Amino acid sequence: MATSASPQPPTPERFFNAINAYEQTEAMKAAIELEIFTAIAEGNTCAATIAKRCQGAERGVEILCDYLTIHGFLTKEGAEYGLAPDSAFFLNKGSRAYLGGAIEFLLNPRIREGHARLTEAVRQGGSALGEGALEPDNPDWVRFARAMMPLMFMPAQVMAGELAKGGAVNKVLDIAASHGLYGISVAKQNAAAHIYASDWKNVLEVARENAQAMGVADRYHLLPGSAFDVDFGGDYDLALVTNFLHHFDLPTCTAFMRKVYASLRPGGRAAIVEFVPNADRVTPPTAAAFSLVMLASTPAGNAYTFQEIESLSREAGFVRAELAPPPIGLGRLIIAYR
Ligand SMILES: Nc1ncnc2c1ncn2[C@@H]1O[C@H](CSCC[C@H]([NH3+])C(=O)O)[C@@H](O)[C@H]1O
Repeated sequence: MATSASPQPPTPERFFNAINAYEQTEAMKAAIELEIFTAIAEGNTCAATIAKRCQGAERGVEILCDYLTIHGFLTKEGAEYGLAPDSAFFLNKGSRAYLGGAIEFLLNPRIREGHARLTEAVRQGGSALGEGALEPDNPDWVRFARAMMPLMFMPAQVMAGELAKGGAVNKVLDIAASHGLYGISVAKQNAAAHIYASDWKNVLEVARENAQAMGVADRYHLLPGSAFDVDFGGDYDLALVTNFLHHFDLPTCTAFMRKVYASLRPGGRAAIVEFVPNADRVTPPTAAAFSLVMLASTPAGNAYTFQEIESLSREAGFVRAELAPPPIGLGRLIIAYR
């Protein structure tokens, strides 16, 4: 039987929602800064008690909490607010998975400026900020390393678990190590493994602190400077290339993966973690929409499909590449074999 969806009358609602989307940004930022979610987790459930705990005005807190309820972050029964499950897990400061600090990176002025100048970026096909995120020793990456770290614990562990299925590793290169968690998770899985971390010098300070705090400092080595220029050395069993390739165009990624290939021992593996859209480039939404972030903040970066990553890996010399089944946070793991 033919099914024809009854035509919906045109509505300006989607347009208004898009134009006003910054209101959600600001409401979330305010709620995190005021610790609204934490206050509710602690048992303050009506506007008056939340306001007292958060040092806000009752009127302001009530309007903000209603708005957060409209958008699914809170629940409301009568005058009592509660936390939606995601909010309880990620937005309560008392939770081990607290992510609120990520706004220090995600909403930093430079990133916002890149998006505020999107019309220019679209006209010229790259960030209106010139080199943008790719400026050497860019302090925003230190902010990323500190602010985004809580978001990376789980994905790093899932990745390390998946890679462990391919056997033990002794010498590991962690490219764009940042907070260091990906390499450190592999070090935790492999008691003999030495990790060589590449990133800008200022950023590696954060990785070094974390390696120390997590008990692997004696097996942790730093390779400061641009990953394109620095001598990685060789004979690695495993190279981690996590959330790095999307900053560059495909020819640059291919040339870079040639360098990674050369650093591996025969039989070694490269573990590429990326936002991976489907071939249609519009699904799944979060991975596919990441392309816009790269348009706003880099000269030529993009989110690459599995086919693109597989093909550039082969061009770089790898014999094959496979997409590992489990999601790695919001991204995917592609293992390329030398
Ligand atoms: N040319 C470069 N050489 C080395 N590191 C770089 C370069 N350009 C950007 N980066 C680093 O690349 C990282 C991108 S963010 C990804 C960090 C981490 N691998 C993760 O998945 O969470 C930042 O730490 C930047 O400092």
